[in-house]
Amino acid sequence: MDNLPMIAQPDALIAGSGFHDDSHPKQTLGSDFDHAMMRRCIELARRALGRTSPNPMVGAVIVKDGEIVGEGFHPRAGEPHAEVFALKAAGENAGGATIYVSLEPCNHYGRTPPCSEGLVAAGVAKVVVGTVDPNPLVAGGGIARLRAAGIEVLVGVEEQACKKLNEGFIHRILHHRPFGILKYAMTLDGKIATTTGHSAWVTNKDARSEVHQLRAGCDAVIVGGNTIRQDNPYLTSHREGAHNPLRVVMSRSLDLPQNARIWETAEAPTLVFTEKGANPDFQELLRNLGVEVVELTPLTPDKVMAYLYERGFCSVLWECGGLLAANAIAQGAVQKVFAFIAPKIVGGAHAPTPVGDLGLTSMSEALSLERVEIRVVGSDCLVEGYLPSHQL
Ligand SMILES: Nc1nc(O)c(N)c(N[C@@H]2O[C@H](COP(=O)(O)O)[C@@H](O)[C@H]2O)n1
Ligand SMILES: [Zn+2]
Repeated sequence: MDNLPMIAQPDALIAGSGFHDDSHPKQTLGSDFDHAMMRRCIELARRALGRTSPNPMVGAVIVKDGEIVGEGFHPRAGEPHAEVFALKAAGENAGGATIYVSLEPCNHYGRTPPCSEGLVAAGVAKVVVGTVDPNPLVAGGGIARLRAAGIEVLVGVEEQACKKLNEGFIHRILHHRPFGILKYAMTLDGKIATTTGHSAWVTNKDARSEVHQLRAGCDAVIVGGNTIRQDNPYLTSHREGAHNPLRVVMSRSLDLPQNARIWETAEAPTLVFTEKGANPDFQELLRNLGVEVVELTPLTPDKVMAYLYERGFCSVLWECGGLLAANAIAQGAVQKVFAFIAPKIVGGAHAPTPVGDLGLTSMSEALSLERVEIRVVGSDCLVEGYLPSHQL
């Protein structure tokens, strides 16, 4: 757990950083080469996908006379930052070079010393930054320190892509909760299962592979008891060498099958949230299997998100049924939606739908997703977008 003070808005500190500032059209910053190098930083950063929380994913590239002389990425919290690895790889070549880094260099002593000082000491001539670090311990201070040392600093190259890379980290810092993603797969007539609850499979294998990738990038995946009873899922990322999220089950009654796949914890850990005093025998059985059991009363999505924030989590994937999804949305625990739509029709007035009652009566109250992207995945369609209250 980290204890970070409330954030001051970085755009108030860094004029022209573009952070949360949509009031004027942004100019394209930097050359094509600068953009290519920043995209390389993002590629490097993603090598640590799912493994850096509570820290961000960061990549760095050092260029001298048009050639890459050093690269690095941040592997996990407690280990050196991306800039340190890149400086080490560049050695003497760092003097007079340009360093590209997807997040503003830090300027504080945390688990590691300030990268700003390391860059000054190495004698770099220019620093190209993807986006400002919203962490109040940094928040423009790294950039100011570099400029004060006479280093040229360019801020905002591939800014949107750099922010998207760390939308979990940014949300965590700004809102003191993990970033919530609701993922569901439904038929063309809006059902997530048949009337009997059968749901394997709504989508094609390409879409399922996309979900596995999504899990690999999240710190936790949350389901309710019904999903365990009906689908008996693994909830792993099913990829050799990839990160597996913590598998979280929310169950008030703890009326769950003893032989569910999720209690097998050799591949990935499992945490069950329940209410005080629920089914003590089953709690003991789970603990004996190596499953963590935590009592939270009343058991709500927000309490779970607050708990996971304290554990240092940046991003959480809701893969639950409609009732829990509606509660999570109502309590502000969802910022982004991944909806897979399969060209199938199952019918059934009582077949389950992805989101339960939100208490809306007029279409004008509908939650209209923003920054929507639509893709074809195999034979299915993926709609990705942000709930209206979310800003990047
Ligand atoms: N620019 C940059 N590069 C990295 O590789 C990073 N991990 C960060 N992280 C920032 O520093 C904070 C963590 O510091 P410690 O690892 O504890 O020393 C993190 O909250 C980010 O603000 N930045
Ligand atoms: Zn640093």
